[in-house]
Amino acid sequence: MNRNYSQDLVVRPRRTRTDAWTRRLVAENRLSVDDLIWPVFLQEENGSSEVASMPGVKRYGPDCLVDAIGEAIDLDIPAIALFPYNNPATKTPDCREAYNPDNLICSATRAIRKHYKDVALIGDVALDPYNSDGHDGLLRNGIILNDETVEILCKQALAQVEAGCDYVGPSDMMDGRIGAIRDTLDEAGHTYAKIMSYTAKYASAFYGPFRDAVGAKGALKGDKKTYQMDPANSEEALRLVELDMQQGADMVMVKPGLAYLDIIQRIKSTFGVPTMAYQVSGEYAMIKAASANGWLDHDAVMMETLMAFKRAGTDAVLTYFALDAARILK
Ligand SMILES: NCc1[nH]cc(CCC(=O)O)c1CC(=O)O
Repeated sequence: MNRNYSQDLVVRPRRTRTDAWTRRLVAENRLSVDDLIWPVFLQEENGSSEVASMPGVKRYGPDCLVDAIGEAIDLDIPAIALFPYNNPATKTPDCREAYNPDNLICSATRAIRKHYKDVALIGDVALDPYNSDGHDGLLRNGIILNDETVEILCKQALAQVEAGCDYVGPSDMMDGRIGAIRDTLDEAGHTYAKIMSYTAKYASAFYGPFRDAVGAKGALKGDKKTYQMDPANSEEALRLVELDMQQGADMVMVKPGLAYLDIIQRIKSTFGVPTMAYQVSGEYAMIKAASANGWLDHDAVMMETLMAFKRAGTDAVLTYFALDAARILK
């Protein structure tokens, strides 16, 4: 049969794109405020301070934290991840501030809990903001000590949960920490405290602005390649998901986000487990810088990237854009 396809098109894919209502009917993915986790930086001093490399992101002191959280709750954001900017004087090689029950995360958690019950609080579990050498684990003679670090992470996680965190988010990439933290929490009776594991966290150059935000940049000697993943690998990410799930992780995280959408998709299609993505500081900074120059449309690019996470199979996105996106979605 001879058909002239240009004049006799039966199937016209553009028919379902002709108008906004049809596009709405056939949209395969939807983004909602339920998909957003807002990362919040804490500081000891009252007031707030700007993070130069992350325009629009602030560190909040005790006197303005509760109001900032209130804003997120008014926008119906379901979860907040807490990260501390610690004064250099509190940083030591043994990282003892990490499990001080009055450290920034624990006191912020208690303060927020006094005012708000219905928002998930996620404590960040890793040693870098407390470590005088800026690493996520204890360092001895240039070596990161895995098992000794895990012992401290357990104490840190327990302190956060006892202060009122609903979730702990181990972002340190030590081996075996998920099982050890699960045991510690269970033994203390916190059977329902959840673990959002940073399972596939890559040794990425996209974290630069975050290290400014938590004041870890100056301190860090060397790189994190002996514990964070090699960007060349994806099979390894699947093995790590399997291990973390066996050890009791409730959800897994891929980090950074946009450059690792293939990892998200593989994890989701292989395991079907709750899969989170972290749109990290460098991803945020790139969009901010380009739109400040008038080179990109800020809101359009922001929403397009968030939709890309959904399309790849993400259940929720930890993003510095959470409030901006929630305002648009409302
Ligand atoms: N525990 C470290 C940690 N937790 C979150 C981020 C990065 C987040 C971001 O870039 O937004 C990092 C950076 C690092 O590994 O150095």
